[in-house]
Amino acid sequence: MSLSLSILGLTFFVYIYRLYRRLTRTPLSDLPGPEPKTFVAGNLHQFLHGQAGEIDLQWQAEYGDVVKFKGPFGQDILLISDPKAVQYFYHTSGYTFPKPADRKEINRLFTGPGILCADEVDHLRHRKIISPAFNFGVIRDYVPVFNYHAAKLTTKWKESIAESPDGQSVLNLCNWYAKTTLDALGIAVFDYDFGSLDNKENRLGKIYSNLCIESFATLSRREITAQAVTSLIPPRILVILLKLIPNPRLDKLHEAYAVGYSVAKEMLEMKTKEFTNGKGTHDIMSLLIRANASSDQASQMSEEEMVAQIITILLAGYDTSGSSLVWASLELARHPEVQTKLRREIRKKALEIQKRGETEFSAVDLESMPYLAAVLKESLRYHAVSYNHYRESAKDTVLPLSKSITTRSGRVINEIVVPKGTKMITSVNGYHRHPDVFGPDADTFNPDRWLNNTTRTEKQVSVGMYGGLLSFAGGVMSCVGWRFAVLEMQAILVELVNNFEFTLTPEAQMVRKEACSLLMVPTIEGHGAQRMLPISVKIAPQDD
Ligand code: HEM
Repeated sequence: MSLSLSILGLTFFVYIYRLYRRLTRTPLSDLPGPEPKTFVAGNLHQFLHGQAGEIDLQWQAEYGDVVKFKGPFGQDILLISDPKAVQYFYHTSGYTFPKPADRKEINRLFTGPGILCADEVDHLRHRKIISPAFNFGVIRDYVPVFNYHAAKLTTKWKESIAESPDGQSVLNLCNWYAKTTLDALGIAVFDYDFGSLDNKENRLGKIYSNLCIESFATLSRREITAQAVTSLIPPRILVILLKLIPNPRLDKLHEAYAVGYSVAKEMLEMKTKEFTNGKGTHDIMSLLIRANASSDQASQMSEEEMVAQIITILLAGYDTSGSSLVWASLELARHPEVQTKLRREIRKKALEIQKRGETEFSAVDLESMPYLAAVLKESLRYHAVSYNHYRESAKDTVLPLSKSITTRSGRVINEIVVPKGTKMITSVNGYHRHPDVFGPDADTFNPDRWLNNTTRTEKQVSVGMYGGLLSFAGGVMSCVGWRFAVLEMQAILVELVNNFEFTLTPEAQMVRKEACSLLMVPTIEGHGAQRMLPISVKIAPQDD
């Protein structure tokens, strides 16, 4: 009896399994990739656990440059690092690959109806008004603002070093850079002093400082499964549920939105009043208000959209630059010879500036320093803080490939037919560490690759705006503020490397690349979910 029951049970199990395989078969089923771990969450536990971009490289080595893995309930997801596919994805395709609806709803939760959750028509309208305010011609005038805040940071660090008995200070760079980039953004974009370097009580800085860790980092298995289940819910219902479900991570997002909203509304009212009184100042927000007022009525952004853009710029514009500077400083501490070479270039340029009777680096000076550009590009390549970009195909399309793929059934293919609605993720790490693009040493930090170009092969394709990198994404939804970020990071690096020497601390050797959904932030092994990178800082030698 028990034997026949076991056989019956086994037959039933095999039948259900076969049915599941048949039901979940799609045109993409033949592509190489890992076997799903569970039906509900597919491979999501593997994909979302671990450090940012870690699994990408593992799967890339095992399955190739296009990996098919399973999302919730048998859904196919493509993880892409093939150079030609990546180029098609961002550039040739225009709006063929918009952001998935569920991600837009999450974005809407903490920005409101801004550019990060706009559909094609609205997105075009938003960009038309926002983009001109971020042109190089506009941004270069903000270099004095970046210089000013970098110098203020220098003063703070010198005070801290002066107080220490051994002439060096261990500083958590995450806090310092976040304060500096928030203050610089406040002045350049809104003519508003957050005063965080002066430790002014600052609601926004306080709530945003650990937001991505508290809302998105170290997801438990249960949370990942819950995320998989919610992906079945239609976005319109999801947005209501996300507001109602009691959950500490969501509560944090709602709280951040409430604070961001009140700060942004206050700023918009202040700036609009200045504009209507004919007192518009020379900040990016004033340019935006002017551009909005002078565009035809149908293309104008509503007040709610303007508030949402302010929140977006606040969120997208300081933490990204601050975190990128943290990773760049870590590499400088790991490579003293790079620091010395960079310091020499900075001091040579400073002498040139002095000879022409000036004291400050201008945008042209910053842009004419090849080693500075090389260090920054290499750091953005090696540590892309925005490590995965989520998209979905809006129609059936064909993805071209640089290298052919052998499918599970042994077919050799040079392109992939992608059905409408397929979820796709670009692996920024997979692309940035690709030997066909960056040479056989793509896995090492080597700024010199940008100077001599010898390590890059002829197969290299350019995708992003800065160094062909994906750090700022590419195409129609690329980063609006990339020039702002590049000039700001250059100005801060010049000031700091000229004045200070960075060295590793024992904790910095235990750094983790914490995956926080939108952003990769440093934490230290064994110190919990705290954003930190302690680096030892002392006055730089004068004779370098
Ligand atoms: C190192 C610093 C920065 C990095 C790495 C970065 C990266 C990115 C990336 C990857 C995207 C596209 C996200 C996606 O498609 O899913 C993006 C979008 C955006 N970024 Fe940045 N960003 C940085 C700095 C800035 C700054 C300084 C600003 C403004 C002051 C800014 C404003 C924006 C805006 C408004 C968007 C939305 C663009 C759109 O949807 O059309 N970013 N950024």
